[in-house]
Amino acid sequence: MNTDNTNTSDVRKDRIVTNSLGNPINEPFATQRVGQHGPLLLQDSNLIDLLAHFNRENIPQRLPHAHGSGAFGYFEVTDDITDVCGSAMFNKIGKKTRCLIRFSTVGGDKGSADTARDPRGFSTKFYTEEGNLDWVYNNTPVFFIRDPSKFPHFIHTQRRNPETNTPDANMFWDFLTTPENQVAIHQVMILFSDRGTPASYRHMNGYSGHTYKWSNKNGDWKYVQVHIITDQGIKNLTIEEAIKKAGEDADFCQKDLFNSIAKGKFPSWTVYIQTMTQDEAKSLPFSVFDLTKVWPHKQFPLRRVGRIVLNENPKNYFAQIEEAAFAPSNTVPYQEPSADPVLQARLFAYADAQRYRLGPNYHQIPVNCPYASKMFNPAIRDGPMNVNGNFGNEPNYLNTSKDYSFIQQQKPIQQHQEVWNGPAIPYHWATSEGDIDFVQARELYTKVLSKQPGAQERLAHNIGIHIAPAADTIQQRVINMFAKVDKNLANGIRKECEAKKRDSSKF
Ligand code: HEM
Repeated sequence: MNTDNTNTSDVRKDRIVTNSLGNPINEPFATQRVGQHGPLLLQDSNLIDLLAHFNRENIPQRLPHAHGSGAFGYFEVTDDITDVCGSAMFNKIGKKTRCLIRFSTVGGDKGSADTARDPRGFSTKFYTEEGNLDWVYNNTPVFFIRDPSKFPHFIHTQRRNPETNTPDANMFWDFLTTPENQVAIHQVMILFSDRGTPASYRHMNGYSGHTYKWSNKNGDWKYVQVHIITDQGIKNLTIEEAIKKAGEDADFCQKDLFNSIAKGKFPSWTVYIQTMTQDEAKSLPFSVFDLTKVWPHKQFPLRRVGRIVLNENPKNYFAQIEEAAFAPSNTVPYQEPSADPVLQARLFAYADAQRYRLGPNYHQIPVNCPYASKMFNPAIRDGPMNVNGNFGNEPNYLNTSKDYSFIQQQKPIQQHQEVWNGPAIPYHWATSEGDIDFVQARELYTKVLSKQPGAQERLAHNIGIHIAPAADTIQQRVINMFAKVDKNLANGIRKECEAKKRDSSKF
């Protein structure tokens, strides 16, 4: 396995052009025919090779997060956190681990515009000596849902209307304003603020959003959230700038990332963690597993861990970015998922999507290979596109007579776990008692956006424009929902919506 994640083992160095089986082609632009102008011959296998492969160039796009860009780099430890996490990647200050980051938008198709209003995906694959670790994060610290059963429904509301085949403001806002879906309010506020249209991938942060469980080598564990803060500073576009860029230069962020790395202007991020004990979690006003909430920084301060630098562009987008497979289930010793139900569902969803999108041996695609750790499990074998030698003549089952090692049996991890009990019931985690789901959204409006000149007005403007094409009844539901955050915001949205409708009626 090459450490640059490209497989060039079967590529000729003499540049003699061949068909896909290595037979030289002397006349690539000639076809075999009867006479000069007669019909083609089926025996022209080079032509068939070319046309047939062309028909199979497309693979299923990711659903969601189809559109994205990526680059390679490294993670470097700057601070000792071995009291929190025993993973080998953190075991020495100055230690570097090679990584790959893919940034993405969520709702759009593969060719859609980089500057669309959307959360941005922020996925990092670390090639560690303990195996590949993926942090599959977004650029927002919270999410729209906290029950995974809502996910496909919510994503569908941003795709095309089945009848009109166009995006539909009614679908989007109908879902979000349904009382039990208003847990999304905090994320919706962020999405429609300036942060919904980042100026580039370099100028935004990444957040785990979810609570994870990290443990040290003594087996003591803490709840952890990860923050990846841009060293370039946050920079966003206004709605007008984002729309203009989408029309003029739809791949603006792809170019920005590629060109800045090509010029040696390597973007970097500082990695921090927040930690929380089980006892502290019990006294929170919300569940530690609620993905719609942030942990207050005063109570849970950021602690620096290291930095990520992106210093290498992919040489081949398809092989290294499109075929990359990130999954929250790809983890290493001492970093565990928590019981957050959205995270638990994600542990299933990604590898399942990749078995469909790339095939069951997707882990053999060079960019996904755990080259820093290597794989050994001869029971995971065969299957379509098995290309790594399939463990040769190793028995196809594990048995006690063979000399295998099981590291985690020698060093058990996390002895003192949470204890769960209760009946197995369908639990409907839709609404909370009282106002708790609106508290952080209100604080964002009154304490954070109020300090950024014009930010409150732009929030109302962005929402007002977005709801203008929706039905009057849906617009009213949106205004009523935002009135629960702040009355001024609701009034601002109403005015902006009316202005947009007056404007649109001129066409
Ligand atoms: C139940 C909830 C969710 C489900 C079922 C889900 C499912 C998926 C699936 C199937 C993909 C495509 C994977 C592929 O084809 O390789 C994907 C991509 C992605 N998801 Fe989620 N997702 C959920 C929630 C989230 C959340 C909460 C976050 C962030 C905190 C997130 C971040 C991402 C990112 C960044 C990608 C793109 C990965 C890449 O760059 O290849 N997702 N999701």
